Amino acid sequence: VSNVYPTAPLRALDAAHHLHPFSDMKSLNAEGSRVIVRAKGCWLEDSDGNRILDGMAGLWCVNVGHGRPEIAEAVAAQMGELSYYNTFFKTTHPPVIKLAGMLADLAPPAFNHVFFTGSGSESNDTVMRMVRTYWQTLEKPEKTVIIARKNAYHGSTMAGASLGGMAPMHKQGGLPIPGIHHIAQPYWFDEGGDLSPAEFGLKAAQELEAAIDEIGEDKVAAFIAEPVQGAGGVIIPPETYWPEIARICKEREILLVADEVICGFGRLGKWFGSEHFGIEPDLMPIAKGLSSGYLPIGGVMVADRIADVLVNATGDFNHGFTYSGHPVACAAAIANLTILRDEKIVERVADDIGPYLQKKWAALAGHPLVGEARMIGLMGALELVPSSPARRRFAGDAGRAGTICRDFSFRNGLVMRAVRDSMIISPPLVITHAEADELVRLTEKTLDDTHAELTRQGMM
Ligand SMILES: Cc1ncc(COP(=O)(O)O)c(CNc2cccc(C(=O)O)c2)c1O
Repeated sequence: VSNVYPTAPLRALDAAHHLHPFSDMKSLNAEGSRVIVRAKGCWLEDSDGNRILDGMAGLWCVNVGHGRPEIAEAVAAQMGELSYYNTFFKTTHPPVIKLAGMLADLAPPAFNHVFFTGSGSESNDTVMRMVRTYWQTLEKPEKTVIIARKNAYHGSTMAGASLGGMAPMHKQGGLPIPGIHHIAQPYWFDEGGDLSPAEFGLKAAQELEAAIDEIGEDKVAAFIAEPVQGAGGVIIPPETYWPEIARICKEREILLVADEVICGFGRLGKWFGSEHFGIEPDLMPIAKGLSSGYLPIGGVMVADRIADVLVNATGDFNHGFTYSGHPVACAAAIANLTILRDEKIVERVADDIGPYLQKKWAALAGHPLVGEARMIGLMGALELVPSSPARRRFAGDAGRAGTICRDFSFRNGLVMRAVRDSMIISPPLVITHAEADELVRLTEKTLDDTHAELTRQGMM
């Protein structure tokens, strides 16, 4: 018999003692948090027994679906053999060695080394110190500036949040830290104006060239970007964007960092999102789908031309974490990657379930509330507008429609993420055709409920 979790007392204790991430605690405590008690495949169950379709795979991370026993068994076995030892001071252990080898096999040929961390934020902090150390080793210590994008998300540590381009985060804590410069994001729906997507893609990319010239190539260390911005709202760049970025990085002596924390491990139908766009990065921060969220683990994939310098010339790279390469987290990641590989889940996103859901998702553009429906691999967005198909936003505070829609979604038994007035999905990669149909049905119902409510409130 599974445990019984009484909602009210749990909510009260949560409100009394637990500070949640990215939350307005006063309003959360007034409303009461939703207690998720178990999950299997694509489905969550809360303490009231409601089954909820996890359209967000947790936080973009549960790629193999919830509750795979193979991962739990691998974790229990490792926990019983070596529950912790570190990889500092000339020690290592079998799980971290095996995982590093698996990642080298699965990554593009140029990537044969990985530095392990405990999260995506720590991976981007590592990236910042790695690229600066690389240039220092090459006697170019002036090359320290990192260029990133507005509305990007690279984590919540001082460096991660500073590399990210989210103003509400920068306002808290005096961010960004020095040495980071943000350029435009390739968000055609909001910022493309009268330009075609192709023209806008080039324009957004050429801001990188302008920034390098403004700062001085001898001061710029790297450019960091998500192949597709996730938390920023599934910003799928126009076709012309990445080839132009790649050209600029090749012509100018700066490193290219592709943040694969969301786009990696099958989210776009390839092992790494960079491969979908033909990008050849120098570094790839990873986390999330690496372990499908079963245990916290992240890392940085390092291309040979960087690794060669770090290994053979830098000497001590004075950086790392207690849990870098944690043996039990590595065991979870190994079991997770084995499932992804052996069940051909990545190929199925590219060839089967991705196209299947993309087609149904695109049809949602016919809804009066939807200004644009876009999806790549298994991450999609709907732009909510007052008069479809105009690219015009709701009057009043941005995000109100999105919040109303997100609440209806949960009430209808589907988790969608609201980013301002866009609705996001990023389901487990193992979602079946039937579950994809159900996801679309629940989305349509949610859009209808939202449309009725916004009309009632005079917002339509
Ligand atoms: C591209 C990218 N890079 C780095 C991070 C940071 O990873 P950690 O959280 O493990 O430190 C992320 C994380 N992305 C993330 C994390 C939490 C919430 C949401 C959301 O969309 O609500 C997105 C991310 O999406």
